Formats: sequence, structure tokens, C-alpha cells
Amino acid sequence: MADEILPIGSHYAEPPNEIIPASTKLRRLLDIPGHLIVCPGVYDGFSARVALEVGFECLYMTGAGTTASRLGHADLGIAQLADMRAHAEMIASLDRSVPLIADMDTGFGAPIMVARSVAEYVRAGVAGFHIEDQLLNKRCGHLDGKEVVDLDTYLARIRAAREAITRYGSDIVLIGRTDALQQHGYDEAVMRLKAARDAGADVGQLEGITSREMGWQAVKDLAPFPLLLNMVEHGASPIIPAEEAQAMGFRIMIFSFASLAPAYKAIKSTLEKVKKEGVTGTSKDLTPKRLFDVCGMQESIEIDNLAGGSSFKGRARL
Ligand SMILES: C[C@](O)(C(=O)O)[C@H](CC(=O)O)C(=O)O
Repeated sequence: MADEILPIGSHYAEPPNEIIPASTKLRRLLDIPGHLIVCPGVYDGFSARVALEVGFECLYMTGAGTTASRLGHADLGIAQLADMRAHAEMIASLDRSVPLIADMDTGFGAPIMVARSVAEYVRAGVAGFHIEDQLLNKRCGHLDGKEVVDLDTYLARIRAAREAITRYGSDIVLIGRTDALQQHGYDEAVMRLKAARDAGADVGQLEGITSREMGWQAVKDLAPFPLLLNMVEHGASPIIPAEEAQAMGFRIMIFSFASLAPAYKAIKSTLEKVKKEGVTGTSKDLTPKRLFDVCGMQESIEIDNLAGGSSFKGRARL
């Protein structure tokens, strides 16, 4: 990158590409007929950076992963709005051109709290979020013993979210999720999603489908309402590859544990090696520079150069 100082005002020049809000971008992706938006679950800044490096068009911030990485706890309704919002804002800001769908759990309270949560997610630059009908002391959608609130309470959450979106002039995508399948069965779950759609949800999420047939059926029963498939491997649902999910007619697919599960394995085996053998055994290419490059180091250098800063000028090249 050039070491020269840009002429004053040149950073006000028109950007080469149209800059649109991430939420609008997500809506445009949803407008592409039959397109499946594949979103890897990311749980912190580093996993988000890796997903960006691989090149996904959209990311998913898992609440389970956020709770695990930020608080060191299980997905049992322990993370609150402040935790989730701060995490979402950090991840969404890494690359504003890649929309982030973030977990909003139950909306964290009564309708006034849901409205506040939506306002916070909008300000955080989140492109879409899902809000569900579990009790406030919720649990992961793939654990047994889930309980849901009654339909009126659920719809009040959806209406509060829709109202808030309108009030803030946002086009953030509202995904209505139901966890009713486990406790009340398929018909109730589909009825709840239809009611959520009528109350203002843009997309539906039938959590924990138990068979492929149920996936096909749900898409058919709710068409043309777009549906999100949550692919939690080794949870309640069979493993459905993205290509098949697209053929089934799903429009968004999230892989909640795509980063967290492999991170656990890799970290654990390395730490076991440190404990047993006193070395990490990581491969030679994993230099500090390589890892910092994943985290946008070259962009930081470029920013400094463009500003005429001296942090990197004339010093050893990184
Ligand atoms: C999608 C989900 O909300 C998440 O936090 O990623 C979780 C994933 C999980 O804990 O299995 C959910 O499905 O409830």
C-alpha cells in the first residue's frame, strides 16, 4: 500500500460501489427467488473473521455460542440483552457489507423490553434477528423439556418487534421462531408461525424439525412465507445438507455450531498436547502474523498509511 497522504477531502469521494445497509442487503438476498442464504454460526470476533475470510454472503451470531464464549455458560437464557447486543455490534461491524443475523432469544422480556431489544439491534447494525416463544428462562431449542408461552404472549412479542422496526424506520428482518413443536406438536407450531407471519414476521423458523419429511411439509404448508432452517448437528433434527435444504424450499440456513464445535475439538486436543508433551504442536504456517492477518491487520496498516500515520511507516514490515 502507498505510503502517501491522501489529499484533504478525498475520503468524501463517492464510493465505488453503492453502500446499502446490511438489512437491505439481506432483504435483497431474500428477494432472489429460490435462493438459499447459507449462514455459518459464529460465536466471537475471531470465528466471524474466519467466516469472512472463507467468504460467506451472510453470518449468523449464535446465542448459544455467544453465551459460551462471552460468559462461559450453557444456552439456558443466561445471556441478556447487553451481552448479546455488544457481541452482535462487534461482529456486525467487522465487515458492514456482509449482513449478520443475530439470535434475540425471547426478546428478553415483556413487549416494552422487546421493543428496546429491537432498537438496540438496529443501532448495532444487525441485519436480521430471530425471536421465539419459549419462556424467559429458555433453553437451547435442541434440548428436551422446552416450554413455550401462550399464543397471545408470543404474538405480543412479534407485534412489539414489528412496531419497533417501523418506529425506528428500519428494514431489519424479523424472523419469528417457534419452539412449540416439542411440547404441542406440528399443527400448533405451524399455526403459530402463520399467526407470527400475520403479526408482522418476515420469515418463519420451525425450531427442531424431527425429520426431512417435516421440513418439506412445513415449507409447503407455510408457502410463500420464507422459512429458516436451523442445522444443529446431532440435535433434534436429521443432518440436511445445504443443497437439499434449498431443494426443500428453505430460504435461510444457519449452522449454529459450525464454529464452536470444531473449535472445542481443536483447542482441547492442543491443550492436551501442551499438558502431556509441553508443546502445542500447531502447524508452522500459523504464525502470529498469519493469525493477525485473519483479524484485518493489513486493513489496519492501510488505514494508518492512508491517514499519513506513522505507526507502520519506516518500521519493519509486518
Ligand atoms: C439457534 C440457537 O438459538 C443458537 O443459539 O445458535 C440454538 C442452538 C442450540 O443451542 O442448539 C437453538 O437452536 O436454540
